[in-house]
Amino acid sequence: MSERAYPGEVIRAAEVPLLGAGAPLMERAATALALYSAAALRARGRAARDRRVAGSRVCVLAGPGNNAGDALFAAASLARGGAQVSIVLLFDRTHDEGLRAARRAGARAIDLAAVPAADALETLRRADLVLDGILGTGGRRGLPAHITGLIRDWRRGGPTPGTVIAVDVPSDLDPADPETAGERIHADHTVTFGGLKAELIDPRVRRFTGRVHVVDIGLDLDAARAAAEVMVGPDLAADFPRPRADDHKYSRGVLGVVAGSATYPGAGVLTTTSAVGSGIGMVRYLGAASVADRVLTHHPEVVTAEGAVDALVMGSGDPEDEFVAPALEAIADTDVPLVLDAGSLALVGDDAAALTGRPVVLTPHAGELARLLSRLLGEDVSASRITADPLGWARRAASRTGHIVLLKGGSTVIACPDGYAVLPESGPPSLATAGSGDVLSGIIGSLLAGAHARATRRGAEPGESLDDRTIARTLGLAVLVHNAAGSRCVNAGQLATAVGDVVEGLLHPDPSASDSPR
Ligand SMILES: NC(=O)C1=CN([C@@H]2O[C@H](COP(=O)(O)OP(=O)(O)OC[C@H]3O[C@@H](n4cnc5c(N)ncnc54)[C@H](O)[C@@H]3O)[C@@H](O)[C@H]2O)[C@@H](O)CC1
Ligand SMILES: [K+]
Repeated sequence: MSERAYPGEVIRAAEVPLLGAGAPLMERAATALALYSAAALRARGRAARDRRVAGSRVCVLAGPGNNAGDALFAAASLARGGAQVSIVLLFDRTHDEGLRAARRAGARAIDLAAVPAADALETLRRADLVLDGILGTGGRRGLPAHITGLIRDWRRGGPTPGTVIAVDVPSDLDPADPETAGERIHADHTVTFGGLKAELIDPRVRRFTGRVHVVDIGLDLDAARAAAEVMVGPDLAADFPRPRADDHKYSRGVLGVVAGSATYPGAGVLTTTSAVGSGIGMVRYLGAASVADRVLTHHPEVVTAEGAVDALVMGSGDPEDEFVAPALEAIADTDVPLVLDAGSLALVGDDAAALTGRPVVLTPHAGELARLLSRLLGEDVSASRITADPLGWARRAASRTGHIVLLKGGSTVIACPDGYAVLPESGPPSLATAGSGDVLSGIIGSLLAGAHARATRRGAEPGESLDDRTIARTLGLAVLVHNAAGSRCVNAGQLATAVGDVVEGLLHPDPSASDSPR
């Protein structure tokens, strides 16, 4: 399920009162780390007899602080289970209690200052499992040269043969410095304690973290201080909005769509197809008459008359200005959310009155964001720079424009003007096809219209206000619907239809698939 990410200092601060009360936080962390380590060792063995902790070789890279403590206590447990544990002491000090526990359990320690570096290197190379306990949340950037040299030599020639687990965080994580990537820990797994650290969610650090596992050690974290939320497929079943028994079409939300043009009529069909498939009260198609005919052929339930809407989505397929302007005019005195895609991104920065006093969502891909930011910042921002750091640029764009930015790509990211981010898990690569973005904007529009209708018509129910975080989370759900539909199709026409199939499954789950007692 979704996981909130917190700045490291928020997690550290939450530990303080518990430590004061004597809570065994390190014991909990080390116990979980030992379990993940044992599972990683078992997963390595090809033959059944090899899938054991006993006899496997474990190497701990031990730093000077509590991060090493976690690693050493976990290693002690593995040693008690029969693993051959070696500890490479990288500093003139380490976590003494952890070191004593590991030694008592039979681990041997190698002091990097006292033995040739080649010995440490050999130990690393022969290990089935390496625990990176060099630095944790107390780490500053930049490791001493003797340590970066050891890591570089160990990694030279490609991926390391042993499984690497980073304890809490990969030590000295620095995504912004590709030059020194070869001198950094590249973990297969990161086992992080207390809460997901915000630095671990940046798409750029994936190659250093590997798969991230969050271990609950009983911290009481304040959700309001989260920096981001990572959303995964199962969130859909849990959080996709369902109609209530007293709902009617208006209370479920009305979406206005201005998409498609004489040049690109298909975008109008794709956007409305995914919009009606997303479980909404009504879709009003407000674009060109020639497109409207095609839309109605596919979806007789779409309304082409003007009228009130709960959200307006516009821009896919470059709709003509003669349809954009009146649609904006019609929402001028409302606070309904506005979604700007493709051609309508040109409205941003124009001081257009319709863009103030309401939530505005921008849905560019990297090329579109590059054009937008180059224009707004007055510097040349290339699409490749954006692709290299999607979260950083989405945050920058949100802060600069004051709008919520959903940056589409292999790792779609959503950023709010205050920096809060939502990161839905990546979808299938088959989503990279013409018209895919049009389908996404229909889903987004639908879900936002529903959210606005609920917020305004049901009064101030808890969690129903349409603040930036709620909108960002709604966008995250839209991306998850898009992902789920993407895994059933090979082109955007199928994709748009598959949205309806996915949502049908959410609204009318197969009772025979339920495991509830009958
Ligand atoms: N506080 C707690 O009770 C808990 C802490 N835990 C673990 O403890 C970690 C934090 O422990 P610490 O605060 O001791 O921090 P670290 O283990 O990151 O180590 C901090 C020490 O490393 C030195 N140092 C930092 N950056 C350096 C650098 N670039 N080069 C050389 N030396 C450097 C610092 O001077 C300090 O002595 C967490 O990441 C987690 O692994 C967990 O056991 C959970 C509970
Ligand atoms: K670490």
